[in-house]
Amino acid sequence: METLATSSLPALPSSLCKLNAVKSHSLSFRPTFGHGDPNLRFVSRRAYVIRPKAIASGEGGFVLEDVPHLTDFLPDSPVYPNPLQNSQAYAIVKQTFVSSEDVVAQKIVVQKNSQRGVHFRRAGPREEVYFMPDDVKACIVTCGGLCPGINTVIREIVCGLNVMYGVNDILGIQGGYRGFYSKNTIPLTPKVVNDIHKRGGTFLCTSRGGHDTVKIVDSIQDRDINQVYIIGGDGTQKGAYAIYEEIERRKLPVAVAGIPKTIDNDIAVIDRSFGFDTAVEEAQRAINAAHVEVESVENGVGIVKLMGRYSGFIAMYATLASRDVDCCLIPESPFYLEGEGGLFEFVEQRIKENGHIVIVLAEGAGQEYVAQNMSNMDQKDASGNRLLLDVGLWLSQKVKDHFSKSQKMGINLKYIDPTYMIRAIPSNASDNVYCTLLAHSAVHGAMAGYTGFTVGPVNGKHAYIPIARVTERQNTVRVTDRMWARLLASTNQPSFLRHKEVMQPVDEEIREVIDNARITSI
Ligand SMILES: Nc1ncnc2c1ncn2[C@@H]1O[C@H](COP(=O)(O)OP(=O)(O)O)[C@@H](O)[C@H]1O
Ligand SMILES: O=P(O)(O)OC[C@H]1O[C@](O)(COP(=O)(O)O)[C@@H](O)[C@@H]1O
Ligand SMILES: [Mg+2]
Repeated sequence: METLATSSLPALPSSLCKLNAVKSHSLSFRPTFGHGDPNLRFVSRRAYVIRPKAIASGEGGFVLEDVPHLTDFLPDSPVYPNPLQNSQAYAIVKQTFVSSEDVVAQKIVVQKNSQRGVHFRRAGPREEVYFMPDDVKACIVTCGGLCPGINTVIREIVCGLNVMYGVNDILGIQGGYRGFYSKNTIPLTPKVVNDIHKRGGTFLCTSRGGHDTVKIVDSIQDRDINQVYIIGGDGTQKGAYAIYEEIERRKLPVAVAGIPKTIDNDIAVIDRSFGFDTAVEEAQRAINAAHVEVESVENGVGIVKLMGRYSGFIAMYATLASRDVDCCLIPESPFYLEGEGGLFEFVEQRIKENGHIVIVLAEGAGQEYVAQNMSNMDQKDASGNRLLLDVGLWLSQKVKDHFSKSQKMGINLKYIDPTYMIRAIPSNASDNVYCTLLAHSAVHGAMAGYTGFTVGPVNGKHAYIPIARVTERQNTVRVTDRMWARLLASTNQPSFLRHKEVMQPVDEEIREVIDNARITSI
């Protein structure tokens, strides 16, 4: 196969922005730090946890937050025509390849005079690739907690590489990051992975901790791996960035692609994480069970605990979907138990009105309260994540104690903890389709020579996002947004904002709202 002459690549339309091609592979927006087109201006972002990537701005406040490319540190990398142009499946597509000028806007609600704001490269197949299919040796690893759909992503990376690009050499790294240096690999073929999307969990197994950048990159180098697909949450993506940096330092022709995974939906920038839809659907079964139980007894109190370490998305969406929930408690919205406007008062009132109450609780809610009664607040898991105290058991006990002490009414309390059941199931149809798109986007990106990137939908369009952007903060429910207001309107629960006992909330913004609420109530 012949290499493409870079001069044959299309010119940048000046209408879009004034950034010119400055690299040998001619990607039109690609900037070089410190030199290049005088119209190029670099914007330094506020403190990243990890090194900031290329950011370039153009006309009308246009900002491109670009992802690294192999040619950034290997400028003479050979380039080849994309084999997809001969693919039967893609033959019918009007525009098989994504143009290097295609970008995805982060902000889509705009006003007439709005600045254009931040954009990311649109994901998808490129006209040129930086790997010959026969030369590709890919590997896949899964890290962190489980989530419905991991197996679908694994399957679709393998099938995408094989069917679309003719790649045959794909390895599965077993047991998370530590598997790079402590376990044997397993060869992955379309046949091996054919049925795995029907199973929950991860076919490759997973782990927390064990990220040793040097050992991992040594293993990548020793095995001649040149494409690394890393499926995992925020911790995993930080690890992926460290691997990319070490690879760049050693100047290895290796592309690193991150596929964001978390059941908590706490990954920033992307619309939602895969498996979340499935989790919300499965949570309905637990909520239904709680509702059936409490409806069938006198003064029934149902408490359902759902996952959500720092963000209450599963609890919020499961509550909104169900309509059987009377109260939803999440880490982002502080609550209190005793006194006027407190949870106990609300429980009593709902039981009097309806004969029962169902409370949905995210595992990270009210941790400060639980900590007052328990001593192991500072324990961490192998990845350094704080181990949570069981707020479900704590709340159940508190509610029981309150009603037995006050002797106002006898209650029948049922506590349901379906947390692991919800994340251990296979993904539903919509998540399966989503996982397929993520996997294919990752494959196209790596084949096109992009590296150190995460894939994901931004306003419905899949994009290549700098890893730093998805790890700089966690996505949390904004109690100042309309979605939380919709939930409050649906459950008619107290907002718990006007009380001196509310403990320090996680978010500064929420603190402000509470302070304002107190001032206006005085
Ligand atoms: N800051 C970090 N730098 C490098 N690796 C990390 C970092 N944080 C977590 N990891 C690694 O990423 C993997 C998964 O992290 P974890 O927090 O358990 O799950 P998740 O990726 O789902 O958030 C673990 O192997 C952990 O060692
Ligand atoms: O018991 P484990 O496997 O450590 O997982 C518990 C945690 O994993 C999660 O499901 C999500 O974790 P990650 O996204 O970090 O993988 C949390 O909701 C939960 O607190
Ligand atoms: Mg995490």
